[in-house]
Amino acid sequence: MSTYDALLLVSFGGPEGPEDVIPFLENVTRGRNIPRSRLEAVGEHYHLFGGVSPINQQCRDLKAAIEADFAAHGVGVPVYWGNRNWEPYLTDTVRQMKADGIRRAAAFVTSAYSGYSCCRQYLDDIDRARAEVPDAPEIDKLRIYYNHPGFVEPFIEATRAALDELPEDLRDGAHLVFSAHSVPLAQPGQELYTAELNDISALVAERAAPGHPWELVFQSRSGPPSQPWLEPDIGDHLEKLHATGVRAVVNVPVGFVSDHMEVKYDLDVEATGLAARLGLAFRRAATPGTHPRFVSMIRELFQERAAGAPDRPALGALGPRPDACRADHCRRGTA
Ligand SMILES: CC1=C(CCC(=O)O)c2cc3nc(cc4[nH]c(cc5[nH]c(cc1n2)c(C)c5CCC(=O)O)c(CCC(=O)O)c4C)C(CCC(=O)O)=C3C
Ligand SMILES: [Fe+2]
Repeated sequence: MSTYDALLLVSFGGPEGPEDVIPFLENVTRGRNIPRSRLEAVGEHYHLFGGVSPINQQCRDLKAAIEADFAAHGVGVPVYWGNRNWEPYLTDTVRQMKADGIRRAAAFVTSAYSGYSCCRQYLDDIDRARAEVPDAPEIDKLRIYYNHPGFVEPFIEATRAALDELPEDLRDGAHLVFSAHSVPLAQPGQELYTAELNDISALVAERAAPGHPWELVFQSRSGPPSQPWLEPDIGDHLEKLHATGVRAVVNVPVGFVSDHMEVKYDLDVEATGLAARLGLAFRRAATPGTHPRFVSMIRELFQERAAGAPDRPALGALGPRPDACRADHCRRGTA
């Protein structure tokens, strides 16, 4: 039945020791207009954690969980893993797949949304890796899954759990602050990325905490100040909430698939520290990570695509994304 003989997990990559930090940051920012001062600051975030990004171990754990889930459900294909910015590099993985006789693979990317950073850039990575390997296997990227029940449900559960951790007398008045990585306003697909983020935020708010006010904010901005990026920034927003008398916040990082550095530093160190200084009760909800529902979603997406299944589960208002990204949403821009 299956038209695919492998699943390929594609991710961002991260440093695994202090000596990797600068080469990794150079890989990430090559050809991009990121100020040197920002790079040095971000390098310090990694050094706080011994120069080790959590993202690689999270990918190893996810790969192991997918393998176990595939085995338990009789899906007899191997799972490979390759990154954009660090070892195992995607090109090396594609070379290994070719050597192993893989002809056609489905790719699952650790980013759930549309737009250039989340989708097109990974498609370009796959194209580039394939171009470097003679007679490379075909690789189809699985559809955007930000609104798949397997991505949304773990966030609903995590939001409820975080709300329950707030002091009881503050819980009723708590705001939900959804957060995602900022991108330049000029980035292709930015409008769809924002629409998808609003869609899932409304859905999670309604299911997890009906009646609580919620807002979508952005984090981890990095370009020069002259360049407009998506706003508001989470820090400015927390200050504004505090100034208007809000006393408790649950932060839901819907823009991310696992608790990598953008979550561990920008939220658990920076935003959490700011909230403490303001005297704002603050809890951060967990990301899907290796949640069993998230892992089973990956199998469902793989099987759906292999079978060309017409039933494509999706929650929210926007409907399931097509298998092939529409060029006008995710194409590389010149701006
Ligand atoms: C939308 C988006 C996601 C979510 C989708 C997805 O998950 O892919 C994401 C994820 C991630 N971003 C990450 C790390 C970095 N991103 C940077 C820079 C940038 N990110 C951008 C956007 C995004 N990034 C953009 C527009 C830039 C500017 C430069 C450029 O246009 O490329 C920089 C350079 C320094 C800085 O400026 O911060 C670093 C180190 C890590 C790894 C974390 C770890 O190590 O655990 C992850 C998962
Ligand atoms: Fe990033």
